[in-house]
Amino acid sequence: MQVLIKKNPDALAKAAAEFITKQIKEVLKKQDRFTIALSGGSTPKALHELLAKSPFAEQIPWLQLHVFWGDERYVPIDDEQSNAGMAYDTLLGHVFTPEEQIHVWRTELEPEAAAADYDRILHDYFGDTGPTFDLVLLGMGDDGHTLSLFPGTEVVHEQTSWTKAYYLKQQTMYRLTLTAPVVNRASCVLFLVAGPKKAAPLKEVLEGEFRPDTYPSQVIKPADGQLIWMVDEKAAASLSQ
Ligand SMILES: O=C(O)[C@H](O)[C@@H](O)[C@H](O)[C@H](O)COP(=O)(O)O
Repeated sequence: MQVLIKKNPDALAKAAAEFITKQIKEVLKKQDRFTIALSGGSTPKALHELLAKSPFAEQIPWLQLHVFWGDERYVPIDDEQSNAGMAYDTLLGHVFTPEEQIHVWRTELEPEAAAADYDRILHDYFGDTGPTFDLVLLGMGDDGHTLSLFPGTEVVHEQTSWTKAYYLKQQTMYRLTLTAPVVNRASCVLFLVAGPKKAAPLKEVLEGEFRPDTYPSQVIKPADGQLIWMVDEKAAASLSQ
């Protein structure tokens, strides 16, 4: 695992854009498609906006990208809380990735059916042995959640299903999510974490005891892939290194 500390959220977004661009180019030397899972939240917005413009936009072979989402809120895509909606507004609406290579969670279905639909999409795309994303982008909430794996929820421990839908009481909303075993098969997982509210949970996640019911982000540990935490100085403030 690597922890990379950047001065502020702008520097974090720039470093992430540089890393992702390089990773895409490297991987595409060996294969003809690059699979990425995006996240939601506020931190990736600045990253998306950078990727959509010069000097990054012209370096990325958008036609070879296959886009997925690690999790989704159960709202229509035009709702301001939609992770896919945010990604279209800030990135996908501005680049040339073909629509059929962009795999959104279908929130027009019932929650369970939307999770089953995404499971089918993953089986069709990756085959039955399981998804192997080239890159999974993740964020961490102030409460230590990642994906839609929230503290105290059973889905944190899910080992069998690739996708789950469940009602998250504290947000009075259904959430749709990939499970940890799927993400842990990725070649690279990049967490982007910024701001002072992340300092305490980040310390616990990275340096505390293993308590996934309290800090679900701890269950993300790629088996063979790279794990990188890119964090800004405010989020890193309590780390001991
Ligand atoms: O849909 C979501 O809520 C996310 O995918 C989630 O896991 C997010 O990454 C964190 O909540 C961090 O969000 P911020 O970047 O806004 O802190």
